[in-house]
Amino acid sequence: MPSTVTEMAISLWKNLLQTTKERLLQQRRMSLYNGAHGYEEELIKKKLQQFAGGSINLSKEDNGIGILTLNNPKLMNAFTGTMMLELQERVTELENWKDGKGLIIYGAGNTFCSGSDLNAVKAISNSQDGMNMCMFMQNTLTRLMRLPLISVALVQGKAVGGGAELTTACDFRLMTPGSEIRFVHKHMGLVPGWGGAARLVGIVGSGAALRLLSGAARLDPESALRLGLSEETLSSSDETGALEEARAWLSGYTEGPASVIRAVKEVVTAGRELPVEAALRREKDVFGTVWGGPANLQALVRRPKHK
Ligand SMILES: CCCC(=O)SCCNC(=O)CCNC(=O)[C@H](O)C(C)(C)COP(=O)(O)OP(=O)(O)OC[C@H]1O[C@@H](n2cnc3c(N)ncnc32)[C@H](O)[C@@H]1OP(=O)(O)O
Repeated sequence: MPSTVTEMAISLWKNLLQTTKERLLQQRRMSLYNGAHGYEEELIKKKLQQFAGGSINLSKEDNGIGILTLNNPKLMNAFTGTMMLELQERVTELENWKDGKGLIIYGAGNTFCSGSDLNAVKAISNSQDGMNMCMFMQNTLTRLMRLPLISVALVQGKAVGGGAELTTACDFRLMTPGSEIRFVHKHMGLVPGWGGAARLVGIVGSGAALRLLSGAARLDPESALRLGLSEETLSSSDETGALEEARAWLSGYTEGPASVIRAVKEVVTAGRELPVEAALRREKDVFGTVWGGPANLQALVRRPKHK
């Protein structure tokens, strides 16, 4: 029956096109910049491709927690060009992971991340490349922040420059003893460009953000805790122990059905990012996805008491 086979192939092809179109539309919606802002994505991707090294690895665990590893330990996990490209790919993968509930980001070799690879930075130190790299990273980190996953930056060793900025794209930060977060940009003649300043103000307030950026202050776990930048100081310093503690901490918030946990993150994102009326409308829409849903109906049958 060739015509049936042909029809099936056409229908599959149409579905694939539709899915790809929807995914691209979703990515555009979640991103900040496009061509209208002078952003030249293909150009910067070609440039970044030239600065290779390291990798960004993702493993998705059965408990709904993803583990994203920054892996370039010989440069203190500095972001090479290809790592920036891989980060974008991993974020796309996470956007498509419908069973996901949480995410832990950490660095290989007991240190978090030392920002941009300074070799790449030197080579793209002209204005056009700088602006495009800035918009590329802001797009990626904004999509990361908007994932319907509760995210944690597990800071071991040092989170410096762009590494410090990356921690602010997570919902929470956990620090290990002896670790530090430091916005060193001023000493590089820069300000944050990956969205770190705007997010830092949202986390610690404008006064503290101004002090941290203008003083390029070294934040140890105790100071970060006091400022509300870190949630908790873990007891382990080694990778395995710290990851285990971070998993346990996060699972306190990701316990339960994915549909509900993801909905929680979505209403909070709306509350943080949207004007109040738009946030309320978004909350209403998200509420509609859980009201009368399986978790809600099961709870009604169980009639739990919340004592
Ligand atoms: C919009 C975002 C822009 C930015 O990210 S601006 C900020 C860029 N980052 C930096 O300036 C950090 C520079 N690095 C440092 O200050 C120190 O290396 C750091 C991170 C405090 C670690 O210090 P230590 O623990 O003493 O380790 P170390 O200095 O011996 O480093 C080990 C090897 O890693 C290298 N490295 C560290 N950070 C790097 C980077 N960002 N780009 C390129 N290479 C980097 C470092 O040069 C050293 O290599 P080598 O052993 O000298 O060959």
